[in-house]
Amino acid sequence: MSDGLLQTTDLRAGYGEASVLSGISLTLARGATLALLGRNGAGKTTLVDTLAGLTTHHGGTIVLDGQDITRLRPERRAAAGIGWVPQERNIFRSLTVEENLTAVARLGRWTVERAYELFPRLKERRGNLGNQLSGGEQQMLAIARALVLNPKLLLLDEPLEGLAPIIIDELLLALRAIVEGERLGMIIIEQKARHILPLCDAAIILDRGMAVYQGTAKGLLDDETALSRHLAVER
Ligand SMILES: Nc1ncnc2c1ncn2[C@@H]1O[C@H](COP(=O)(O)OP(=O)(O)OP(=O)(O)O)[C@@H](O)[C@H]1O
Repeated sequence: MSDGLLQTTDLRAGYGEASVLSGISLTLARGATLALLGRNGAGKTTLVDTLAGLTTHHGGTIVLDGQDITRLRPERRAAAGIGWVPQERNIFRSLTVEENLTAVARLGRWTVERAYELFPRLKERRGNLGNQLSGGEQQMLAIARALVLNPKLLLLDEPLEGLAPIIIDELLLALRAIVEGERLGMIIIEQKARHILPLCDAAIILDRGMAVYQGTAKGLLDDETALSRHLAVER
């Protein structure tokens, strides 16, 4: 087996009969991070949700770590190693931080203690309920929950959205630590390309459900033309 962690081939998907993704082929190496970029409505969330098994499959394949997961239901994909942090941060608001983590933790490298090392704020708030946390803390908890499930591939849908700049810096540092320390794969949806590209190895830009740019993150960061042609004002 090569070092490939994720491979999609001509992946087509949508909602019922409505087609959104029209043929996405991408490869993500083990330990690599992919920035998933594109304007509003380009299909970014649909792609990540399709990897998590939440859309209607229209064609093509998804292979994770050598296993064809195309036809698996979402819970089976989670068991196969897909970790998913949706935009709405799915934490249990009526449970404490600690309960949120222990309720889902699975044996592996990422323990609750290790998640606390990554996010010391969560340790300080371990007895607080989910609904008593700030937006940034909720995002940290959502990421920590996904990590203690010990996924092979972590999918993050706009993790920085709506957060104060100081929290964004804290989260970016934590994400960088995950990327550098683990052989985990990560796909991060982000509107602000310049925030996320320095963290990433590869980048893909979607437009109307198609990949209009695929290459290295560094290459895109240096490519003013591609950035301004395909992405919205804030970069
Ligand atoms: N539940 C749904 N049912 C039908 N169509 C949907 C649904 N969710 C999204 N779409 C459509 O799919 C297309 C892609 O949307 P998607 O949310 O994937 O884009 P996006 O790139 O994530 O945008 P944003 O940055 O605004 O979140 C849009 O045309 C959208 O209207």
